[in-house]
Amino acid sequence: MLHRTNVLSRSLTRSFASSPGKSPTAIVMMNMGGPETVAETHDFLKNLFLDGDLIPLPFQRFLAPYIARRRTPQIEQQYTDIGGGSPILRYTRLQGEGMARLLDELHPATAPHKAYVAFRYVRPLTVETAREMKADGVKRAIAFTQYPQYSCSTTGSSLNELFRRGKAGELDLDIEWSVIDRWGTHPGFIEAVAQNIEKALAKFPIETRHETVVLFSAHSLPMSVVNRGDPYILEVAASVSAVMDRLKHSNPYRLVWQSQVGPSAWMGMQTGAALKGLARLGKKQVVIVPIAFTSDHIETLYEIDLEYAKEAREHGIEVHRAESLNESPVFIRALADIASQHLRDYSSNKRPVSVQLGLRCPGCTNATCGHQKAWLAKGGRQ
Ligand SMILES: C=CC1=C(C)c2cc3[nH]c(cc4nc(cc5[nH]c(cc1n2)c(C)c5CCC(=O)O)C(CCC(=O)O)=C4C)c(C)c3C=C
Ligand SMILES: [Fe+2]
Ligand SMILES: [Fe+2]
Repeated sequence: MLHRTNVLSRSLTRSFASSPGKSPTAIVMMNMGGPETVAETHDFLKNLFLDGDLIPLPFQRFLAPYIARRRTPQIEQQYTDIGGGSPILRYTRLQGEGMARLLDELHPATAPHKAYVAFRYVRPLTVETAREMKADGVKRAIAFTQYPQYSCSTTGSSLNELFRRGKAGELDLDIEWSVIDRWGTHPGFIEAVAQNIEKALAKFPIETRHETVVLFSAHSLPMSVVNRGDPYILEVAASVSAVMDRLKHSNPYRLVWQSQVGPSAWMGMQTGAALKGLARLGKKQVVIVPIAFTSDHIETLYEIDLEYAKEAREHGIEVHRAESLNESPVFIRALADIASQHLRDYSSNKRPVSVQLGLRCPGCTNATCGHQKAWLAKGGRQ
């Protein structure tokens, strides 16, 4: 894997060097990030609980460090159990570099392209990425969310952070920004997920394969977020529907929700309870499919692989998980295709944001969301 990453990095450097003097078109891969090492878990959690766009807390500056400290040992143990940290930075770099290399071929007019990573809760943070872009002389940038489906608590939080950094004068004023804010039904993404499901289904005997339940599992949302009109639930359901169309509805399926945190009400049915329910109904074979995140993380490697799968086996169910997209070449090509389509559209209509991004959640009371949308609609200019 290291070898493949190096090959991609070398070819990226080559294409960058072959256009001396031309500043790169930046493709900024936005995501939450995760602790690369167990020791970074506390800082990750502290930044996460400090994010008022994700978890609005009373006295946030004081309460967030307290909650983070209390939660750290449990989450550290989970990162230890999955091999000592989150692989998200490694996969995001690999995906970004592969995407940029393909983009140079698909859209030569804006070459060279360079992928940057901007994480919300761990390094490289948005402000560090902005410095790197400045040093490279970037004049044109795409904020490319790596969450396929839009939620104000994920992509919205990353865009609010970009806006705050812009307003604080920490982004280069000369940069012309545009946004790819969601792509949960892009055919390349759907194809990549479908292929991984087919590989997991193939692990079951051919005679009973068609009885296997395909259980899509996505990170849940607090009902307070759902009820203010957040589009995530609908968009995840649209991804599931598109994947099942691509699979020609070969198997029965359900969409369920995982990783609730804290005592408030969250979107259900919960993945763990669904597996128990399927066992009760006499189901013997399940494929679990992570559908709302593009690389492995504690929810796949710990919650699904170590907790849910073990429990399901105890209930007499054989479970296989569809692989996360990680290094999938089909997925990397999809990222390049989404970005090149965006560049083509932008060169003809100069519209920096999608029509859908312009609409705030009907119940949104976070003023930053409104300012962010107005700022992005002007390409990140004053
Ligand atoms: C599309 C994915 C995600 C949505 C939507 C989402 C919403 C959301 N999350 C929290 C609270 C926490 N999430 C935590 C970890 C975490 N969240 C996601 C993805 C989504 N979150 C991932 C991939 C991860 C794990 C990162 C990794 O490296 O594995 C955590 C920290 C872990 C823990 O303490 O359990 C919290 C807390 C809220 C409140 C929320 C919606 C408002
Ligand atoms: Fe989360
Ligand atoms: Fe909002």
